[in-house]
Amino acid sequence: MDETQIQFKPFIFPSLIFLFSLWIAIKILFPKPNTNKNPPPSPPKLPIIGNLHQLGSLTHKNLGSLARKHGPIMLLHFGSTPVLVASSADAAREITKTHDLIFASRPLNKVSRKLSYNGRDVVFAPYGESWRRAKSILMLQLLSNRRVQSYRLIREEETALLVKRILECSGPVNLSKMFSEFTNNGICRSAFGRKYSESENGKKFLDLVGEVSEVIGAVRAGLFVPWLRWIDRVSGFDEKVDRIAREMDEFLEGVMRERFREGFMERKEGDNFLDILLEIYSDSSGEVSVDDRVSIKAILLDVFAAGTDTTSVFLEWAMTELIQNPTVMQNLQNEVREIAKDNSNITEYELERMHYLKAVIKETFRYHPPVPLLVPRVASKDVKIKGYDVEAGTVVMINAWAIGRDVVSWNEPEKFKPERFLNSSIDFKGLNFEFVPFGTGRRACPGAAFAVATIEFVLASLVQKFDWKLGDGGQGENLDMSERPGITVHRDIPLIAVASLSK
Ligand code: HEM
Repeated sequence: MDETQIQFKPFIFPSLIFLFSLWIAIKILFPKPNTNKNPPPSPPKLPIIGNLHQLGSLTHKNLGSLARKHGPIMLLHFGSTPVLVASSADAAREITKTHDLIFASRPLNKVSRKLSYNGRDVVFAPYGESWRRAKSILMLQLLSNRRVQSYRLIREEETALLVKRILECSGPVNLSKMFSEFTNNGICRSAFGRKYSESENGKKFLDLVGEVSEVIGAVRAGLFVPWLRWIDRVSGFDEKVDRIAREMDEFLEGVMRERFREGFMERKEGDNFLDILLEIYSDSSGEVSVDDRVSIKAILLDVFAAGTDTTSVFLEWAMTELIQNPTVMQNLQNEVREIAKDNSNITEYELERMHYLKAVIKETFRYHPPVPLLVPRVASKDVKIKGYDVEAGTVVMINAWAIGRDVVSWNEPEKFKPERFLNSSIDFKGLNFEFVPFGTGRRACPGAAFAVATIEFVLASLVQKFDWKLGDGGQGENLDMSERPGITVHRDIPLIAVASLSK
């Protein structure tokens, strides 16, 4: 997801001065009784904007620095919204295990509301019956282990196409761009049974998916300071969100109508998300009610918004680390080439035996969690966390990036060392709270197995077939490692590398 911006324009400052004076007057005239007996430690905040000025653009890093000063449980204020930030394995355990039910809902704002069909999806749905049904469809029907296996052909064909495109490049390869197209095409085929990237309409859809991520990730002053909401109207932001929601809906409706015309009941392919969903929601005559069509569209939108960027960001960082650490690359190539030889289609059985590959993947997830602050949750009632009082309505952020680099849990956390995961049972399945790239508890990611199956296959293929070096002839250790702000954290500049066929 792209730019995270707080859009302060010059003409806001007179209003801020007025609001500041008003705030002081209210504080003096109506002092609020301190009902919070033992609030978590808080960094000092400013009137009106609270701690917003301390977030910077790379929020996970700045929150990590604040946590080193104020502790693994901190209470911040984003404007008027209280936000609890958890930065240790212990704190994450208490929130997502001990009190999982209290933190089972997400905060909905006007953007997530519009782009989730008013919380009818899974990612933003409030905890309740509708979320439970949609999530169990995702877990049991669309993304179960059996289903993930059945998408193997798509993984193989799309990886073969990626390899072919790399072979066709005589010079440097823009891996960031290729990974983005690769994951979009893979998800498109799993979701709709076909690729839309070739048609005009399909290209527009892929742009829309990018725009969804961008507007959901945009941290704006109006999001947290109710008085500044007018900025979103004046700047055209609200209009942009309305357009994205409308165009996305038109595209998904169009795909569904196409499937009805083709007679989805008669088709026996049935292994794509849309056909499975139509089968679940249709009545005996093959009709799907307007209400159920909304549920289908909301789930499909989630799959694209949550599944594409996350996977391509991961691949970008994994290849970055491999190119930057030649010894790790060499170890991985030795393992893959020894097990798979020059077999052009690496088998599941071979992947199972590639322990160093699995360690490289885990280490990349620890070092570069694609969604460093997970997806926020909200406290549904007052609760004590590590002895501190947390009030109902407090938003909760779990800093997976800081947890993955916490010296309490990790030895030499600032080093990229896949070996730490060899002979270790630590996994990202939600039981090890020091390692939570997919979240934990009932709101954890249902797409982990789907994503990891793709990642293992494509990474193994890329290091089996090619030797890699930097595009500009530079050394790996000089590689620019800057991050681009957003809810998923990309490299700031694309990864450009040169591939040569392995001997
Ligand atoms: C490398 C790839 C991925 C990463 C790192 C990732 C990460 C995450 C994270 C951190 C969350 C929030 C968890 C929490 O709040 O505790 C999440 C939720 C979610 N993810 Fe993923 N994800 C990935 C791939 C996918 C894929 C491929 C899909 C679907 C095809 C998917 C669908 C979802 C959904 C639907 C949710 C919301 C779950 C809920 O709120 O109950 N994700 N993901």
